[in-house]
Amino acid sequence: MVKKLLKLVPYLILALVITGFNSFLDGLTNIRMTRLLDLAINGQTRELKSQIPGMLVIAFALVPMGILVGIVSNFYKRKANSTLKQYYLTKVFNKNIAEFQKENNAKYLSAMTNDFNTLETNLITGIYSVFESVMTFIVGIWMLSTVDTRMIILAVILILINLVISMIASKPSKKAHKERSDMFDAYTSYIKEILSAFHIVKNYNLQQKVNEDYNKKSEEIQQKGFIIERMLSFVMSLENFLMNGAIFGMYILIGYFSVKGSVSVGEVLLVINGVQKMAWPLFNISENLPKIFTSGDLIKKIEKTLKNTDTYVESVSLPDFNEEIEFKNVEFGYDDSEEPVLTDINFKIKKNGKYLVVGPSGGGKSTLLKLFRKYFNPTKGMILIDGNNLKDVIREDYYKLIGNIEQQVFIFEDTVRNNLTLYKDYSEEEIEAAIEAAGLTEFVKQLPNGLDTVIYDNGRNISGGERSRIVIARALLNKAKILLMDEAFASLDMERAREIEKTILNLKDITVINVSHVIFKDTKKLYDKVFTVKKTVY
Ligand SMILES: Nc1ncnc2c1ncn2[C@@H]1O[C@H](COP(=O)(O)OP(=O)(O)OP(=O)(O)O)[C@@H](O)[C@H]1O
Repeated sequence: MVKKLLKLVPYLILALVITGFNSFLDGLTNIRMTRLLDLAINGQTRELKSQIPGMLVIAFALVPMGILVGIVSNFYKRKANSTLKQYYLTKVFNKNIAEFQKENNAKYLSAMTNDFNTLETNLITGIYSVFESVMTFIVGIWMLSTVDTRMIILAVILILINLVISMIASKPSKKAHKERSDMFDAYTSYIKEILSAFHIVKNYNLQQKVNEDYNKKSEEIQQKGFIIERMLSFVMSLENFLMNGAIFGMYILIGYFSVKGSVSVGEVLLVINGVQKMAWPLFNISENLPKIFTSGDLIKKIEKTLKNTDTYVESVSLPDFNEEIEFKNVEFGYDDSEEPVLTDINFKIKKNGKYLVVGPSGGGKSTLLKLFRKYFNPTKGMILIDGNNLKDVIREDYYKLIGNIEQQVFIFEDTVRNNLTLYKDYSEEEIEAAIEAAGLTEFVKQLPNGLDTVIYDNGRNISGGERSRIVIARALLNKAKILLMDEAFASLDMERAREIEKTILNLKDITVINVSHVIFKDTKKLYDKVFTVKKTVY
């Protein structure tokens, strides 16, 4: 992430160069204006008249410059935000399926919303704001130095006070920010849970309980936010006090010079203006520096969620499936289960064979499919595909060969066509054939715009059976070599399930492994073998 941030430096520099030039023009206008004032007080009218056009040119130039500053600074912020978000999403999809499934994905949601919002305000905008303030501060010093160079010493003292306080403030607020981010993870996860259990909450009248839990969690976060704000306001007040003292000192000094007659009225005004120009950036810097310092920890936390703990290097490429898959003395247990879920598994499946997998609930059928899908590797033994250890086979190669029809159906908010093709190119004939095989012909016919009808919100406007058939057609169209089905017919009526099963079993160039509770006598005999899974496979 830090590398990505470094790539944004040119955009930041561009924004700062323009911002800096704008600050310079602003300072110049101030200096010139006070000179004009002195000329007016001293009655030097001719000189005054000759200076006014130049002054107006600079003052007018400030208008387009101000607009330009807005454009380039926003361009930098937009670029930075989108670069970081894109990087994050790419990294999330580089995670192993097994590891992703093990985790609560609310933490990714929380990172993409809460943590990125914090980074946007604290780091991306914070860095720009600090540099912008530094430049305005320098312009302030410049304005003061045109009056008396001794003023610079006071300015340096102001900077030092500011930096020290920022450093001290960043430590406790770092810890509080990290705690608040962790709380946001839990909070997002909770919200996701209660929203997905919406109908259960309504049916069982659990609103009261949900309200109480929600209030508790939300109060905890508010409290942490309050602690952070309290900490910062304490630091700000202290800083305010010290800074006001230093500014007051500067005013006394310039007042003294004025009484002595060594500075003019215009110069007194210039110093007051300059001091004000210096004061705002200093407050801004001290507000933003601790936030920038705390962002490092947040980045580390975000990066940690993106790391795959399994760093096993897959080295075997597998362009095709030619012969067989063999389970050899395979044993598998989930991380947190003491006993293996599957043990002593030895069987083979042949290319283009059709296999039905049955067994009692909890016997391990879905787990067996997860091993086929390479979501997990066996704890012991090995799975060989055409003689290669599946563990060594490059995941992307293998995934090109398999098609999945799972219980959980995902439909994109897009047209039926795109949901079938998944944005790949197929001929109309191929699409028609898949639609026919999946029993979708009638469904597509009655759609208002045929294949170009949009399906909304994970298939809200179509039935469960239609969603399943779309996924079946998707897998057929993808021309997978090995089709892995997990209760694919559960949401279909018997007649349609039987029809689609027959169609799939009659396909010649595909190996089918079908885990199903729905077993029809007539289709059962179309399988080459029926495996029963009950801790082992027989
Ligand atoms: N992610 C997991 N972590 C830990 N244990 C799991 C996990 N998934 C499944 N199990 C356990 O593994 C065993 C086998 O589960 P699996 O889902 O493979 O069975 P199944 O035969 O597909 O069951 P069903 O027919 O009810 O879907 C069960 O005891 C289950 O509790």
